[in-house]
Amino acid sequence: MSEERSEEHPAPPPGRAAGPAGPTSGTGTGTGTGTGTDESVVLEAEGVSKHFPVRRGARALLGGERRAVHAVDDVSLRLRRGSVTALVGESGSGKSTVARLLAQLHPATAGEIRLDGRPVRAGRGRAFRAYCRHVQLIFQDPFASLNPVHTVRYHLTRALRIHGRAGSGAAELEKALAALLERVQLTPASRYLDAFPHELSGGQRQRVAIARAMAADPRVLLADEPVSMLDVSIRLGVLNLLRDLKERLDLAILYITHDIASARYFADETLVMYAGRMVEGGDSETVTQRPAHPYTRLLLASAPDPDRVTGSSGDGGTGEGGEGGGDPADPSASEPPSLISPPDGCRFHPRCPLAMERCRDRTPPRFDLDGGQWAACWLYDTSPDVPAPGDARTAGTGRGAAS
Ligand SMILES: Nc1ncnc2c1ncn2[C@@H]1O[C@H](COP(=O)(O)OP(=O)(O)OP(=O)(O)O)[C@@H](O)[C@H]1O
Repeated sequence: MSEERSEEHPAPPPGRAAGPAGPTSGTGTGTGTGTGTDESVVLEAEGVSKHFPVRRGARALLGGERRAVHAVDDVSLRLRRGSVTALVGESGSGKSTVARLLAQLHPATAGEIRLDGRPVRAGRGRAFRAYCRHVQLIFQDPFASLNPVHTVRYHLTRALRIHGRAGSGAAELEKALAALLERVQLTPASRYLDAFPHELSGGQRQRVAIARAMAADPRVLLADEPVSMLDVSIRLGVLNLLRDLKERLDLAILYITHDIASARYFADETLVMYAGRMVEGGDSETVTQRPAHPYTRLLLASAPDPDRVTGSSGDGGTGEGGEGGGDPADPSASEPPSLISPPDGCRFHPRCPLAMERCRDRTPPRFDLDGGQWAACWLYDTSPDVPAPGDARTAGTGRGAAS
C-alpha cells in the first residue's frame, strides 16, 4: 500500500471521469452502446444476456426453484470494419458465450444483436446460412474443428460450395482453392490441398481453419482463443495473418483471449469481461497501459508487462480478501463468483481491494473516461450523489481509482 485513502469516494484524476455513459452515449472507441449511426459498425450487441437453465433436481422441482447460469448479462459491444476488438477475461467469464451469441449459435435470453443496424434472429436452415456468409467463427482447437478423415481440399471445397463460391467447373474451383490457401499464406497450394489434418502442424491447421472461414467471404470473424493451443513460437505468425486479413479485407474481428498482453499487441480496442459482465473498454493501448477498473488492474498484474508506465499492479494492498480467500492483488489467488447466484451489485466486489459499501448492492453503470475509455465502476462516479460517510468498506486500503 502506498497511499492512504482518506475518503470513501476517491476523486478520479482531473479529466478522467465524465459521468455515467447513458444507453446511447457511444464512446470514442465505439465500445459504448450507441445506436448504430456509425457506418463502420458491422455487428453489434446491445444489452445482451444469456442465462442457461440449470437442470433441476427433485427437491428443487418440488420447491419450484428455477436456477440458471448467468453466463452473460447486459453485454453491449460494437465490431467495426477494419478493426480488431479484443474480449479478455478469466476462464468462465462468458467470452465464448458472447461469441456464440454473436454467431447465432445460442438464442439470447435478452437484448438485441444487429448486423448492419438491423436486428438478427437467424434461426436455422437457410436464414442461418445466410447469416454465416457475413459472420464466421473460428475456435481455439484447429484439430478438433477439422475432420481427421478429410483432406484440406475437402474442407475448403465444401465451405466454398455451401457459400456459393466454388465457381462453375473444376478449373474455377481449383482457382478458388488456391486463392484461399494463398490468403492464409499456405503456398504453394498444391503442397497442402491433399494433406490430411494430422499431416499439418498446429499453425498450419489453424490457417486451414481460417481459410475455411474465409471461404464465406465474411465481413466479421469471431476468433475464440485462436492461438492459445498453438506453440508460443508460432502464435505471432497466426496473429499477424489475422491482422493482414483485417487490413486487406477490411474485416471486423472479435479476438477472444485470456491473454491481455496479446490484446495490446494485436487489438485496436479491448473490452474486459468479469463474471458475465463487461467491466471496462477502450483503445487497447489505454486499457492495458492505464487500466481503470480494479479488475483490469488485477488481470494485468498477473500478466506483467515491462512497458507498462503507470502503477497498476493491484495496488489496493490490504483490502479484504475475496470470497475465495487468497491475495486480493492476485486474481488467480481467489475464485470468480458462482454464476448461478452471482453477487449483487458489482460482481467483482468480493475480490476488489477498493470496494465500497454501495458496490455490494448497486450495479455500476458505465462511466465514460477520457479518450473513449470507460469503466463500470463506482470509483468513477462524479455525480453529486456521493455516498454518505462510512460508505467505504476498505478505507485506507489503497490508492485512488486512477492513479
Ligand atoms: N451450454 C451451456 N450450458 C450451461 N452452462 C454453460 C453453457 N455454456 C457455457 N456455460 C457456462 O457459462 C459460463 C461462461 O462460460 P464461457 O465458456 O462463455 O466462458 P469463457 O470466458 O469463454 O471461458 P473459457 O475461457 O474457459 O472458455 C461458465 O460458467 C460456463 O460453465
